[in-house]
Amino acid sequence: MAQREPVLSVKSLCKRIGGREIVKDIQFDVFPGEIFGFLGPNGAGKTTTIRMLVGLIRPTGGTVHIAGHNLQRDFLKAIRHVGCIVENPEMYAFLSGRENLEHFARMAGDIPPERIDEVIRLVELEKRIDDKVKTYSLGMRQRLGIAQALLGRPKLLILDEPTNGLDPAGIRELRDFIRKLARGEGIGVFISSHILHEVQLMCDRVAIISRGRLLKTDRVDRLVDGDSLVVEWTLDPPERGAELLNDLPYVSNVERRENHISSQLPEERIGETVRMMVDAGILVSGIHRRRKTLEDIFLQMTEGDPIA
Ligand SMILES: Nc1ncnc2c1ncn2[C@@H]1O[C@H](COP(=O)(O)OP(=O)(O)OP(=O)(O)O)[C@@H](O)[C@H]1O
Repeated sequence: MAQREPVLSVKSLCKRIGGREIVKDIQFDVFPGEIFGFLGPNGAGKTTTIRMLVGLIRPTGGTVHIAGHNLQRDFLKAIRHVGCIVENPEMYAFLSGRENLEHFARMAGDIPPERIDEVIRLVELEKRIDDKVKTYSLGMRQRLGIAQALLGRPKLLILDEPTNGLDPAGIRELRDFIRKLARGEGIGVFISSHILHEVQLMCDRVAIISRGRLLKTDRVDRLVDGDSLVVEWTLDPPERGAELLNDLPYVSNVERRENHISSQLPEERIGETVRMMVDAGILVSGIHRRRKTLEDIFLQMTEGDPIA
């Protein structure tokens, strides 16, 4: 994937508003066919970044290239490759899905009629497309919004919090569908979200931002499949157990929770750690081990900043 030309390339992006740096030196690339998650706690600068990506506000520094075109210099050439849903898609509830798409195609100007049928197929709304939008579920409205965004054959799809308000079944449907869209059509998908579990399941790579700065960009599988596991201990006395864990150089993120102590350590060192506890007279009455989740990594990096 990395050899291909990025469909979105962001370099040293900055935004200063009223003397305050809201976005500081952010960079990342999104490649065709990949789903890229943009994660950050409340007020991290996600919306400001997205607004710059779609040309709604001007950066105070840095560049945005879309499909090779400089967004600031060649706005129209760049923006024609973007489909986006930045807020909830506005649809006419009293019209059918098809009538809505026909309306948006007319407004866009150069959309051939057969493209409307294509996007309906892509978002799998064939069966309901002639029903009025007011009878659609929220998930179907989202898909219709995406169909609209796809009318102009974008190379890049930008979705701001796409799972907002959807129920678990709707979220799963949207996830499967976005994956198909990226894989099948080779579209690069940029998704901002605060639902970490969703991002972990949906995205190939993520950028984590906090206070306007990029903390990390990496593949989701690489982030969550590191050597360490999260181990939750039930120990007696818990204070001494936590102290012992804190003293071990290979153990990190030791935290007292209500009735257990959470920590991260390499799988192969769990056995010797248990032995040390026992030797130190600490009763080990429970060990629960699990893989790290994106949420563990995110909270670690953003030091518990509130999630948006
Ligand atoms: N026009 C503006 N003038 C002053 N401050 C602004 C402006 N726009 C955004 N900010 C500030 O910049 C910071 C980042 O805002 P932004 O909306 O980009 O964050 P976010 O990551 O999208 O958060 P959320 O998920 O809560 O929307 C916030 O502290 C916000 O108050």
